[in-house]
Formats: sequence, structure tokens, C-alpha cells
Amino acid sequence: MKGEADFIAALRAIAHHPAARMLNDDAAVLAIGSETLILTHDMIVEGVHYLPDQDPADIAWKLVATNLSDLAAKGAKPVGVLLGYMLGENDTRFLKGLRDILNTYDVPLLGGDTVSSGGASRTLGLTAIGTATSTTVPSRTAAMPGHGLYVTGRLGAAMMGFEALRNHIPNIDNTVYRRPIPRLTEGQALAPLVSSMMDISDGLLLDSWRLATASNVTLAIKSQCVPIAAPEERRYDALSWGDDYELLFTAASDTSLPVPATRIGEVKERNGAPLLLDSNPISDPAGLGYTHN
Ligand SMILES: Nc1ncnc2c1ncn2[C@@H]1O[C@H](COP(=O)(O)OP(=O)(O)OP(=O)(O)O)[C@@H](O)[C@H]1O
Ligand SMILES: Cc1ncc(C[n+]2csc(CCOP(=O)(O)O)c2C)c(N)n1
Ligand SMILES: [Mg+2]
Repeated sequence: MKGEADFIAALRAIAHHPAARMLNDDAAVLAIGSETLILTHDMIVEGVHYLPDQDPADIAWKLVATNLSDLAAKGAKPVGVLLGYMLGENDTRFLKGLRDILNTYDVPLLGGDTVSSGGASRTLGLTAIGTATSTTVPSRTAAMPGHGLYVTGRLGAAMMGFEALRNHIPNIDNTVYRRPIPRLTEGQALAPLVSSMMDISDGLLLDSWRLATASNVTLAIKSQCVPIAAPEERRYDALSWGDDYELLFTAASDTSLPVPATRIGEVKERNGAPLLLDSNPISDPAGLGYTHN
């Protein structure tokens, strides 16, 4: 076994509950009585997800935003969060950023746990709980041949911001990298209309590959159609670096979309590779996006 994908594949043998959606989705979908809870947990690690000298207020924002983004992908309304905190050098700034994002999205802090690092690399976790807002909670497994493939926003802004922040380049906006915007209102508006939906955290191409694999379809993507927030010569990087937290979804071509989104390709019956990038078949996910090894 090696790396994230193999470990999750092994976990599938343990996660039998239908709410786990075979670990093929952004979040668990747990029906309780007449309510459907949406549950997700994401971690961030110093030096892996954020730069060691970043303002802790931004780290708090990103930790909550990345989790709310997974709720957004299921069209969920946030109910609350639980924080797994490792004490650091400026906990007051962390609390400031935490208050900022929880107030912005009107999300209560419900609890959590606090530890000291003992010298280990700083790692923070968050569990986000939401409720479904549409009767069918969008999945990654129901993309339908004939439907269009769409993405919200522009990709590559986080990559550009990260590079500017790391290399101390002024005049390049790094807000999207530091403080991503979870697409909660967009996700809720889209949920009743889409055939499948997920958020893009690890890069458009890798996450499209996951969507195609989960739905057993081929996604044909036209790279030139993807709106990017990076120089043209960085187009492939913008499609594979990750951290943009936009929504990727499939919908019937005649759907009147309630939010701005760009059609970047189409869903086809599976024929060979899960991805066709500018007509080139791609059947190996290596190099398509970010993975933990
Ligand atoms: N350690 C783990 N234990 C149980 N389930 C896990 C674990 N790691 C990942 N999963 C599950 O595997 C699936 C895919 O996880 P993944 O982290 O790729 O999705 P994601 O949260 O949408 O992505 P990202 O972490 O990039 O935001 C999800 O259902 C997730 O809950
Ligand atoms: C300092 C620093 N170096 C590199 C990156 C790039 N990066 C790390 S994890 C990830 C995907 C989301 O993670 P996960 O899949 O764990 O949710 C991306 C794009 C970064 N954000 N910060
Ligand atoms: Mg996700």
C-alpha cells in the first residue's frame, strides 16, 4: 500500500454503511428520521497546506472554508463545526480568523478538542455538519451521458497566490490561496438541478477523473474552455494544482443554471479512458492533481 488513494481504497472494505457512500464522495450522507445530515472532516498540515509563516487567522479561515466547500458540493446548509486544535504561537490570531469565517457564514462552533504539538508538525482538523437542502443529495456517481460538464469560477488563482506569497511577490493577489470562498449558496442553488457534483480541491483534472471513475463515464474536457486566473502558458498547471474550491458538476444541456458557471466539456458513455482531454484519452491519474504520498 502506498499513499492516499491506496489507503482510502483499503478503508472501503471497512466503510460498509450506506451513509459513507463507499468513500466515493466529498461527505457522508446520513438520513436520520426526516432529516439528512451531511458530515465531512478535513485536516490541514503546516508546510503542506499552508506556509509556516502565514497569519494564523488565515489558517483558521482555510480550515473552515475547505470543510464548508465539501458541504457546498452536496448542496448542504451548515449546522455547525467541531475543531481539532493544536496550540501554536499565536492562538489569538487563530481565534480572530475562526470568528471571522464562522460569522461570515453564520456557522456555530459546537465543540472540539485541544492538544499541544509535542514538537510534531502542526496539524489541525475540523468536522463540519450540515443538513441537505434538496431531496436528492448530489453525488459523484450519477453523471449522465449526454449531460454537460460545468465549473464555477476561474482556476489557478490559488496557485498564483501561493507562488506570490511564497516568493514574496507583491501585486499578485493571494487572497484565494489564503482565504478560499466556499460556494455554499451556489451549491444549494445547483443541488436540485445537477446529475452529479463535487468540489475541486485537488485540481480540476484529478477531480474530474474521480467523478468519471465514480460514475463509470468518460468526461471529455476542452482545456481551452476552462476559465483560468493564470497566464496562458500555465494553463495545465491551473487545471491540476488544486486549492481552488470551485464546484464541478454535470447537468442536462437545457438546464437553466441559477449561478454563473462555464461549460467545459461533456459526459460520454464510458469508452476506454475516464478522461478525454482535448480528445486525448487519459487513463492514469498520475500528474493530474494533488495527492498525499
Ligand atoms: N482516514 C479516513 N477515514 C475514513 N474515510 C476517509 C479517510 N480519508 C478519506 N476518507 C473518505 O474518502 C473519500 C474521499 O476523500 P477525499 O479526502 O479525497 O475527499 P474530499 O474531502 O472531497 O477531498 P479533499 O480532502 O481534497 O477536500 C471521502 O468519502 C472521505 O470521507
Ligand atoms: C505550503 C503549500 N504547499 C503546497 C500546497 C498545495 N496543496 C497542498 S494540499 C492541496 C490540495 C488539497 O489538500 P487535501 O487533498 O488534503 O484536502 C494543495 C493544492 C499548499 N496548499 N500549501
Ligand atoms: Mg471535496
